[in-house]
Amino acid sequence: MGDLGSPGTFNAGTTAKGLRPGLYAITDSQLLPAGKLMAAVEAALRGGAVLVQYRDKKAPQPERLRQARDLAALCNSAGVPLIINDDAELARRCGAAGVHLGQSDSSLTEARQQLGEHAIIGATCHADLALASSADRDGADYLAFGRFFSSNTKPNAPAADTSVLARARHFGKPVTAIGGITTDNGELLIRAGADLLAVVGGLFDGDPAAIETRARQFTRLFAAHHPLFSSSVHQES
Ligand SMILES: Cc1ncc(COP(=O)(O)OP(=O)(O)O)c(N)n1
Ligand SMILES: Cc1nc(C(=O)O)sc1CCOP(=O)(O)O
Ligand SMILES: [Mg+2]
Repeated sequence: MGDLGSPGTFNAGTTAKGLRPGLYAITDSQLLPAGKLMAAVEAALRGGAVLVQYRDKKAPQPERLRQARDLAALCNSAGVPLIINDDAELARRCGAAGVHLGQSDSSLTEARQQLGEHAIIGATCHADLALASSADRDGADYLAFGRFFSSNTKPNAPAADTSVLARARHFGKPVTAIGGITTDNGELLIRAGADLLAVVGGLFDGDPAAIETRARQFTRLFAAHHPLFSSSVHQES
């Protein structure tokens, strides 16, 4: 593994805004219809997810608000930040910890004004360090790179090479990997420099009874391969 202690490493466990290395669980309304959402996220949290994103492009606004509020309460009681995809106003209204913004979403500076200095704002950077540099300057709290593998969730996301992860470390902000990540290929990304593995299908697709186990497997990958990982989650099972 590269020297993750060199410039740029965020001080995991004690870093500002509660960001820690580990599994970043992202919901999907196709895989997790309304009635299944809370139980699925509870299972991911039991398995050690350190960050949760509510991502729903389909539900009408009142339902999105209801679900986001429920998730905010759940994540709050678990001590895990909830991030809302795309929508800073929804993040504000539901009491989430922050928002994730892509290149076609509203600006980071606008979101910062809406949510305040304590909010966690994440930015999609694809495989482009110039985008990362600009997001860094605009105050992003973590930088997301991908897609690393083929993805059923977002098949047309631009492809990324793992080398971008090590190069992104000099920003000194949590480096997030996304796109087709599974318990089988996650180790490669952690070793390449990822602090967070953002996962939809590799966590929530398939048997709902296995979500906690899959989350725990991701958590174990961090315990084994990320130098700054620390966890209060029990590792048995
Ligand atoms: C952690 C994380 N990384 C990247 C994305 C993708 O954001 P975006 O490019 O805006 O695409 P959509 O998710 O909105 O389809 C993300 N959501 N989370
Ligand atoms: C939402 C998203 N953004 C991507 C990017 O590359 O920016 S890839 C992606 C899909 C992530 O879902 P899965 O884990 O099922 O592949
Ligand atoms: Mg978006």
